[in-house]
Amino acid sequence: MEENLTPSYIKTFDKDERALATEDLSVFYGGKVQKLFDASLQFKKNSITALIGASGSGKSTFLRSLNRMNDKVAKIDGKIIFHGLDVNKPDINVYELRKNIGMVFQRPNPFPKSIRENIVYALKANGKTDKNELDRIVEESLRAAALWDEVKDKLDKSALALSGGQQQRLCIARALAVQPEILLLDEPASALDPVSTSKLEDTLKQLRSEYTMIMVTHNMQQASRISDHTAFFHLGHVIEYNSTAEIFTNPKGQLTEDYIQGSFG
Ligand SMILES: Nc1ncnc2c1ncn2[C@@H]1O[C@H](COP(=O)(O)OP(=O)(O)OP(=O)(O)O)[C@@H](O)[C@H]1O
Repeated sequence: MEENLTPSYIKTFDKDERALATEDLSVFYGGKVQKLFDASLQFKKNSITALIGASGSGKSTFLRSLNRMNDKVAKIDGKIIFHGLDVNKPDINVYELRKNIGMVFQRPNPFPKSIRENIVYALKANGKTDKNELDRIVEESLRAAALWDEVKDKLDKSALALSGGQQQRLCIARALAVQPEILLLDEPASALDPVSTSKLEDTLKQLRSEYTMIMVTHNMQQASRISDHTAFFHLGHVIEYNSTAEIFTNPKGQLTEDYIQGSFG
């Protein structure tokens, strides 16, 4: 089958509406094998954007490049514009960048430490030692991640004793503790049961008022339930990017339509 990989529609936003944007982002694993082709996407502030597409279509490759997680395994060409700066430049401090653009992974990965320590670890490493301030951040982060009520009486117990869903919300709280502007989420609910997934989705919806989120998901229902915008990836190309309602009810490209209707992937 001859495939038309030309984008069918790519939504744009005014400069002051954008939290982050890529321009012609391309990723070459091992320096040579190209797996992402000229992705130019603008992400709207205080919104959830879902990245969808079949397995191997480049969603994680794109997501991980946004906060320079692919630096060691790939060559990344193109621009990543954050606050008017190209943060894909070599002289950017990636540790500072990751404070602003946090990441939550597919499998919950709390440190084998107490719930409290999971949250204050990075803050202490950054020189914050005031106990009252740390306590305040622990509470605020856990409240924002909708976990406070479930753990407030056992903050010094091991994080590993929490359920998978609670661990994932703890990972979100941990990411929020350093006050990022953007959260990248790589299939954050794929290891969770339906009840935990639903709680996690509620949490993400609540966080939208303060954060911009970009989320890889395989779950079409999840994308349509919680995201404002959706980008469809195919063979390393962004084929279509639009409001989630348009993508799901009125896709402009045939490939998008086929994918949404479940013909492949
Ligand atoms: N570290 C790596 N080194 C080499 N190739 C890689 C690496 N990571 C991903 N790839 C390749 O890049 C392509 C895109 O993979 P990627 O994980 O981005 O896809 P995806 O759309 O996120 O898939 P999935 O939904 O299965 O996670 C695949 O061919 C994959 O094998």
